[in-house]
Amino acid sequence: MHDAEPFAPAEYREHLVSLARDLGAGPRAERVELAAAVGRVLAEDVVAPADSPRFDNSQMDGYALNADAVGREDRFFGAGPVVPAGTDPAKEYPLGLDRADTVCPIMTGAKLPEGTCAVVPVEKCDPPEFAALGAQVRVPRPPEGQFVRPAASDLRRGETLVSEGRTVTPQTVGALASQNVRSVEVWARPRVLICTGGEEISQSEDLDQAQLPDANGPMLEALAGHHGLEVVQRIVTGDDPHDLRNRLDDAMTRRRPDLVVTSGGISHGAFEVVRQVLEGRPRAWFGHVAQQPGGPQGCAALAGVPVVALPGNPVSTLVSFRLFVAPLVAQVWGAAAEPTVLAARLSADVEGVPAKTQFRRGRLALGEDATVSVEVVGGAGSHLLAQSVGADCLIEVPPASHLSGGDVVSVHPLAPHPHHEEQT
Ligand SMILES: Nc1nc2c(c(=O)[nH]1)N[C@H]1C(S)=C(S)[C@@H](COP(=O)(O)OP(=O)(O)OC[C@H]3O[C@@H](n4cnc5c(N)ncnc54)[C@H](O)[C@@H]3O)O[C@H]1N2
Ligand code: MOO
Repeated sequence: MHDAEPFAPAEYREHLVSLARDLGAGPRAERVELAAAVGRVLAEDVVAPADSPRFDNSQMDGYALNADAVGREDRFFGAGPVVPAGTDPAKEYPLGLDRADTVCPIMTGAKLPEGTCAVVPVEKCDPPEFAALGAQVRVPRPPEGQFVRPAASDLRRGETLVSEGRTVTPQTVGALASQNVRSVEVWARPRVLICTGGEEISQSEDLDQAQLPDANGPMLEALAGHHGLEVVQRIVTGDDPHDLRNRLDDAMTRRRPDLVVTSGGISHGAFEVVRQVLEGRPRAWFGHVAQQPGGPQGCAALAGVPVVALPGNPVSTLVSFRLFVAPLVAQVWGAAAEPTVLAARLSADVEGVPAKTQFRRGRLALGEDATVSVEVVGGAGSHLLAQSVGADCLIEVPPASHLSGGDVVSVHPLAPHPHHEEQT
């Protein structure tokens, strides 16, 4: 197909998902050590093998009392043997707390003796530090259950600790480690081959007059890492289709990628190397998506693997990776969370363009009234990559719209975990 009716952005997203699925692409689980699991998406529900906490324990350094001691009028007690954290209280208290006139000095986190009804912090007692074995101590009356952390009050054995599809966060790692879980099944990262270039792109530090360094290759590698892909190789091509064809065929055989992402060489120039190599391949499509930037797009199958051919202007590459490749990775391979779309209020007026959805670079802020606002960052042009550096989202501006400050727009956060640095 050649320059057919343009796709709407959402339609093209679906088209790429269908292409990949038709070619047999899909999720694959792999087991990784817990330390390597952060940021990965779980391929299994992890069920708690034990109660959390594993046993009733003390929330304070203090004295444990049984129910009779809690209710007793006389608030003077003898101090029993100490229970440090990590020791079994049954050693010193084989019958549990069986006396109304004795309290058990216990440390934070220590397993409580059987029969504990409450804990009183040591500094509330007299003397306000731990008394020696057998010494007298005055312990005020606590409410029942005070400072007792019951077994399973966080999570019960057999309950789901974390579900398939959730991204492993640092606190997930901590919770899994606390359950002695050492490894987890996650969705494998699809292996991606990245191809950028054009004759004007040089890898040399010494550039000729009309040459440029490769911005898109390193940027795509960074985007890939951010959105759940594993980069297996990068190719920087010139304008010779024969050479690119050979290099792609070689990389497909040797590196066996699950996905190919290219940038540049797809529009109407005389040297559209990517388009020349891919046109005529199965499922090849080159045309337009009704958006700016990122209008020209292409896709195809190469050695049974989906190829997403992004436009070469650097901001077009950035925008189309975020809008098309990131959701593809999430939906087809499950290897990253589906990128979110948020609603935010524009901080100033924005004009759209006719017949195309425009994606402006933007920056989110949380106002004092708790509304999320977004301001446009940099110009609209697709070569303005340096002006995009301060952006953390894309602002969706509908075709032919005249938006005013305060209007609600859809925004597409750029990073999966947006962070907001202090503005200088
Ligand atoms: N006659 C037409 N010309 C163009 C059209 C059109 O519809 N008709 N569309 C324009 C739009 S919009 C875009 S976007 C680009 C897409 O073209 P390509 O994908 O073929 O990209 P290139 O021509 O290869 O490069 C475009 C631009 O980006 C620079 N570039 C490319 N690769 C890199 C890289 N790795 N690092 C840094 N910069 C890169 C390149 O030098 C060009 O300036 O087509 C328009 N033209
Ligand atoms: O679509 Mo192009 O990406 O406007 O520059």
